[in-house]
Amino acid sequence: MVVLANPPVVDQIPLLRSPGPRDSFAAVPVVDLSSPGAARTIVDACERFGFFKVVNHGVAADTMDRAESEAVRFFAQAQADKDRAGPAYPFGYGSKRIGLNGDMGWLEYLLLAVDSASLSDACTVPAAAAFRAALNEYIAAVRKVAVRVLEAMAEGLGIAAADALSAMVTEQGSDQVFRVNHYPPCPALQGLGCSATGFGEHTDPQLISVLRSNGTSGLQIALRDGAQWVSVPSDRDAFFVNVGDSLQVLTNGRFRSVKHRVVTNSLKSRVSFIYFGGPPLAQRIAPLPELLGEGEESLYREFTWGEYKKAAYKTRLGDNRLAQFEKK
Ligand SMILES: C=C1C[C@]23C[C@@]1(O)CC[C@H]2[C@@]12CC[C@H](O)[C@@](C)(C(=O)O1)[C@H]2[C@@H]3C(=O)O
Ligand SMILES: O=C(O)CCC(=O)C(=O)O
Ligand SMILES: [Fe+2]
Repeated sequence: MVVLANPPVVDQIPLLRSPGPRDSFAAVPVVDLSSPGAARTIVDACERFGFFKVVNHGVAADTMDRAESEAVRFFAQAQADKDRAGPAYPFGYGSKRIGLNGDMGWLEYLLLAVDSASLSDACTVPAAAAFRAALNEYIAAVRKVAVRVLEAMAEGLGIAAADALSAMVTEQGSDQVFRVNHYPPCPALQGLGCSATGFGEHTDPQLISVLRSNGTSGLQIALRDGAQWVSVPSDRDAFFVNVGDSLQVLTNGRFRSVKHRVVTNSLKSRVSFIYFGGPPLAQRIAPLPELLGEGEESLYREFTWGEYKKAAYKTRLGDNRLAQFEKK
């Protein structure tokens, strides 16, 4: 058997089978956020897939376009200039290395801290005023979408307090992160039947993640049994919402955090923005009492978001981070 080595440009980056037309997830649940039925559709999608698409969200196309074009301008800079905005940890510019434990992907990114509804002042990257202003406008808007979605989840779950979930990401000290990912095209793999891994498979640790990308495809999700990967058709006018590990625990497993990954395109670059809604470090992450049936016990040992985050940063991207908190 002949084993082919990775082409040198993608050395160290895991390769994936290129998605074919049959892998497309045409049935992605679509939530019309302006419709009275949104809460029910969201709960159904979270139970079935931990993933859905949001339309009629009210965010102006201009807000998204401005942030996107500023991001494109940032990533078009010379490598030395971008490197000056690094390192990525705790916050800043990073390239190819994801996290601190050896994961690699065909991307570059900005990892940014959010305080209340805008970039944290302590996060001095990006420095350009126009980029910061565009990101702040976008972050304020996407955070409102996250809050509306979390309120709809509470309503759909029959929780009396409308803000039972949303307050966790809006209260003082909430741990919100914003990420701008840029996946350059990878022409070296064109026609080889494989693609470079842009962002390896993982679940997001927070409550929810709200994603928007330019029109380049690449996002894939694992269907509930984890056996099948499907490509999510891109839609630059919509947001895509992932259930995160913390929301899985808050609902005692009723909602499942969705495993997802990004596969690079051989010809087009992908730019994505992801808002990660996390609670304050001291927030206890345990099933909401109203969601526990009579005699039903939590499937998880108790922990705070701070404890979970600390443990998560010791794991590799593809690890099952919740496993160590499951009751045996
Ligand atoms: C390998 C890792 C990268 C990550 C921290 C971790 O150790 C495990 C979780 C990863 C993740 C996935 C969702 C978000 O992109 C992220 C910012 C997060 O909160 O958890 C990343 C972390 C990262 O890139 O630092
Ligand atoms: O860039 C994307 O489209 C998704 C990336 C992702 O899943 C993440 O940053 O956690
Ligand atoms: Fe993710």
